[in-house]
This record gives sequence, C-alpha cells and structure tokens, in this order.
Amino acid sequence: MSFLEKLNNQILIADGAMGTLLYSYGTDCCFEELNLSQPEQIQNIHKAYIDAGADVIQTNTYAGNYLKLQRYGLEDSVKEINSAAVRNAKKAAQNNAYVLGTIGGNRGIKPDSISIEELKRSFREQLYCLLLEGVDGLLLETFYDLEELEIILTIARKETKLPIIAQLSHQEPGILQNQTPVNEALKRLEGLGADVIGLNCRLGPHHMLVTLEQIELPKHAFLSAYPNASLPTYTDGKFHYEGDADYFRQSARAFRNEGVRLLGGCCGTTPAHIKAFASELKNSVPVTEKVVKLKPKKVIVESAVKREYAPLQEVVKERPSVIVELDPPRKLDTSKFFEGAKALKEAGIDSLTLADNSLATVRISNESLGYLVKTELGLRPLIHISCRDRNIIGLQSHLMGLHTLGLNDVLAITGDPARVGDFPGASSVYDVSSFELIQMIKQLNEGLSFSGKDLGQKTAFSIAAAFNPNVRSLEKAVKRLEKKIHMGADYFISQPVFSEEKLIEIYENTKHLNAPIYIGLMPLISSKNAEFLHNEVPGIKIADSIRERMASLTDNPLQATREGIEITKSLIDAALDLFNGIYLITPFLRYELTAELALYAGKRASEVRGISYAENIIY
Ligand SMILES: Cc1cc2nc3c(=O)[nH]c(=O)nc-3n(C[C@H](O)[C@H](O)[C@H](O)COP(=O)(O)OP(=O)(O)OC[C@H]3O[C@@H](n4cnc5c(N)ncnc54)[C@H](O)[C@@H]3O)c2cc1C
Ligand code: MET
Ligand SMILES: [Zn+2]
Repeated sequence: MSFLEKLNNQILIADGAMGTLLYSYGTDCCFEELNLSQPEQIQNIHKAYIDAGADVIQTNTYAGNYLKLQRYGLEDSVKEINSAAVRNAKKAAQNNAYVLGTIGGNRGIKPDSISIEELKRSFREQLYCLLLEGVDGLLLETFYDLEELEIILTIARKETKLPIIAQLSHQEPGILQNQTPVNEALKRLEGLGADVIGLNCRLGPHHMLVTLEQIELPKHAFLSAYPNASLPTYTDGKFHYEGDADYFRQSARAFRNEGVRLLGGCCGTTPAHIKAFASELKNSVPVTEKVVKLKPKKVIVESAVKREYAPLQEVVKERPSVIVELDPPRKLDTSKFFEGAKALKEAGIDSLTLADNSLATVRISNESLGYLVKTELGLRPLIHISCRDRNIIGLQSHLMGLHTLGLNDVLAITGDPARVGDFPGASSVYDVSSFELIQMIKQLNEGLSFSGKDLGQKTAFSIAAAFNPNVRSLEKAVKRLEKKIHMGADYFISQPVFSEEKLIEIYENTKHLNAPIYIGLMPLISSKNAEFLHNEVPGIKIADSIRERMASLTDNPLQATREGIEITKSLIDAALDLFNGIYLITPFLRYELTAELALYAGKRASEVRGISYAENIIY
C-alpha cells in the first residue's frame, strides 16, 4: 500500500532526531557527511527507530544542501551525500518502513539574508539528488519562513508526484514569525499541493498541542507533528534535551485527538520517545472530526507610557529646531556633563543627543544619563543605539527598557566597529545593521517583537537614522536614506558638514525625501582639531578653505576657537536657508561653544523665519 493510502486509514509513526542523537554521542563534524564516512552508524540509527516502531524514516540530509555544506567545504559533495543518505535509509528500512527524503529550511530570524535565487538553486540541486536515488516521499521540514517553504514547495510539486510533507516551525504557539496564523499558513501549503502539512521542531509537545488545537482538519491533506523533546539546556559546554519518553507517551493521544496522522519527533527525541508514541498509537485509527479552539483575540493596546514631547520629526517639519550632541563622559565624574546639559537647556535646544560609545570608545551608558537628563533637567534626551554592542536579544531588551523609562526618541545606527575604539579586541556584534534595527523599532511600535511575538502594548518611538553625506557618491548615500525611510525611519541626523557647497548639494539631492534632516555642524577648536577630523575620523571631510583659515591661527588658540565659532555661525546661516533642523556636536564637552551656537541659531531662526525665539524655547 502506498504511503498516502496508509495514512488515509491509520496513524503512522515517524522517526525521531538524527542530528541531536549524533551530537549526544559526541560527534563534532558535518552530520550529513557521515552518510559517506560512517554509513553503518547512520543505518544503525535508522534501524533503532524502526525497531522502536517507526513506520516512516527520514534520510540524514536535513542540512545536505550547498548553502549549509559550504560551512564544511563540502558544497561540491551534495550529490554524493544525498545519494548515500538515501541508500543508507533504504538499506536500514528493508522495505519495512517508508523512506522520506528530508530537505531542511535555510532562513532564520533574518529572512532576507539568503536571496530567493540562492534558495531555489540550492533546493533544486538537493531535490534532484533525492529523487534520482528513489525515495517514497519528501519531507520539507523546519521552515521558519513561510515564503521560503511556499517557494520550494511550488518547485517540488511541479517536479514530482511523490507524497510531499511540508512542515513549518514556529516560536510562538499559533503564530509564525511574520505574524501569519499557523492555521492560515497550513491552508496555504495545502493549496500549493502538499499531501501532508504540519509542524516540527522548536517546541515540545505542550506548545505544539496548543497550536494544533487551533488547526482545522485539512480537507485535501493530512496533519503531521514532530515535536522536540523539550527546550534545550546548556551544561558543561554542551546542549542537551531533558524531556523523557514517558511524557511523550502521555501526550500521544492528545496528538491523535487533534487530528495528527503522521507523528514523529524532532530535536532531542530518541528511539525511546518514538517507542512511547508507538506504544500508544501504532496502527490506530485517526480522528475524522475535531472541535477547533478559537484563538483568543490579540489585544495590543497603545503605549501605556505617554510621550511627553511631540516627536522631533513633527517639531522640525513645523519650525526651526536645534538639537545638540553632548557625549557621555569617559570617566565617572558626571558634573561637567550635567553642567553642560543645563546650559544647553537654557540655550533653548529641543533635545540633547547622547552617543552610544561613539568611535567604539567606552563611556557611561547613554540610557542612564538620558534618564537623568529627562527627569532632573526636564530636557528631552535622544538616545543613540548602535548595533555593535548588543545582539538581537540585547537590542530588544534595551529598547523595551527605554520605552519603560519613557525615552522615546532614538537614533538607530550600525555603529563604529570595535576595532576603531579603545578595546580593539572586543567583538562587534552586528546581528543586525541599522536597516533592521529601524525595522525592529518600527515593529515594537506595532506592539510586536522582532520575531513577531505579541508584546501586549505598542511602544511610541520616534526613529532617527544616520546620514553620512561626506562620501564619494552622495547619490548612493541618498539611496540608503530611501531604504531607511522604507524600513521606518522618521527623520535623519547627518554627520557634520563643513562647507556651504555641501549644504546646497545635500539639499538638491534630498529635497524629494519625505523625511526631515537635521544638518550636523561641529565647531572646530583648533587647526590640529580640524586636521585630525579631516584626516583620521571616518566620514568627516573639511573644506580646504576652512582648514586654511584654522591653520592661519595655529599660534593663537583662543582666536582659533573664535574662528571655529564664526565658521559654524555662517554655516548655520546657510543651513537655515535650506533646512529646519540643526544638529550641533559638542567638541570635548566644550558645551559653552554649542550653547552659544544654539542661541545664535535660535536668534537667526527668528530673524529669517519670523518665528520668535521664545517659541523655540519650549521647556
Ligand atoms: C548622527 C550620527 C550619530 C552617530 N552616533 C554614533 C554613536 O552614538 N555610536 C557609534 O558607534 N557611531 C555613531 N555614529 C557613526 C556611525 O555609526 C557610522 O559613521 C556609520 O558608519 C554610519 O552610520 P550608520 O551606522 O547608520 O551606517 P549605515 O548607514 O547603517 O551603514 C552601514 C555600513 O555601510 C557603509 N556605508 C554607509 N554609507 C555608504 C555609502 N554611501 N557607500 C558605501 N558604503 C556606505 C558604512 O560605512 C557602514 O559600514 C553616528 C553617525 C551619525 C551620522
Ligand atoms: N530532522 C533533523 C534531525 O533529526 C532535525 C531537524 S530540526 C533542526 O537531524
Ligand atoms: Zn528539530
């Protein structure tokens, strides 16, 4: 009887993990390569599952595509590995078990990191190898990204009439990473011609059953489930799973009641788990009716933390606005920093921006100082967030913390790499770049984590992004701005600009953008300072005429600083003709310079735009 005919009449028991079993034996190499070098070991594992009661086994080919094999330099061995895997499984099955050719998903939490073309190419290659060697069906498993599974299922359905089992993985009961309800996703797979649809990996029986309770019985397909043994634990440098087999035995009937007809195990399961399933359900009759539990409606409420200030993108669209960067100190004494913040508040700035260990140099956390600036001075802090020091978990937890503290104004940046800073051996995390960080914050504003988890409440972040106009191709830089807007950036803050020509060039190239720009301006304090910035700091270029003006005052430091102020004032004049936003960068905690410039900018704004200066002082 064919595999599907069997499933039509009875529940079939599938096998359990191959990878975690090999790992638990201490195998530390490419598991798929063992099909070639250790065929007996692989055959013995298959046999152990058949002896435990499995009617269906899968080839040891979960990661047998070139995208994954290239980690081991085995990208040219796809054919040998997959063919050997089928031979091993068939030899172990001896026609007593169906053999499914397994193909695993590639995309994880960052779906775009592998292009669709690559996915298709790698899938086709593995698919043809498995089909050529002769399998009883295909098992497409562990797909976190629905789009990926839909694409390859469509290809597989065109290429073969063999049974296809299409299985998704999910982190949250009932819902996929991209927020598609699992019920709807499975219907889409059924619509694309999958014969068996279901779930595997990531969750154990408890959470998988919570999802299955929400799944209708498919009309033209059968349901499958391959739960993990448990969540993994990490001890003595190794992962292991603790779920015991008796727990599986107890959950077997619940899987049957939810309409599952193909029941196996994923990570952490062993022949003992499969034996437990088989002892309860082998040859049993599947259910043909079930009552679906309606999913409780998701309630995401607006932010419970109210915004105290209008978002800066709205402020700067309405009127001239000055924000000032005052970096957190490198040492523990904060008195000068707070003196500066106070002076800048008195100068009427709209926000104090606090860098996140800029130039990868350790400073006091900008979150702590930002909170004190807000609560003790009543000044709006703008917190820079770089992707260098925190992984995806750290970034989200940091953002949730900022939300809790009511720090809603953030600048999302990739960040200077660790090697430029004072701990060059430290790792630069970069789990995400500024683009994905912007997307992550936007998603939090919808009440969802980066993986789609419901947070029960929306954050209210206003998202700034960085603009570096000091590059060879301004056109390319503007393309990045367009992409940042597409990801969710509300406005931009630029690197410092040191010439009027550059200001005009920026204006001409960005006037089509639907997001305001704060133009960066930084007073030079000496010729040395100008030369250092020009020659040594990435992204900063200073016009020759300005460097010459500063160089002519090398012997007169006070006059040089005044000259720096005058240069910046004329740049403020030029900038205000074209832009509403001015972003002043304080050099060396010399806040008296940026306070003077902020006052000047406010005065010029009132002269040029007829807006009274008092209106600019909003606190
Ligand atoms: C307003 C502002 C504030 C900043 N604050 C901080 C801070 O607090 N902490 C910190 O560590 N760094 C900070 N930086 C520095 C910033 O992280 C780096 O300068 C970064 O390379 C540019 O901004 P981003 O991080 O958003 O880069 P992205 O736009 O995300 O660029 C990422 C990568 O692409 C490269 N790239 C960017 N534009 C181009 C282009 N046109 N052509 C080719 N390659 C390009 C970059 O060099 C970088 O490697 C700040 C920069 C600005 C403008
Ligand atoms: N079926 C695969 C194995 O047992 C695992 C898929 S989920 C990582 O190795
Ligand atoms: Zn798994």
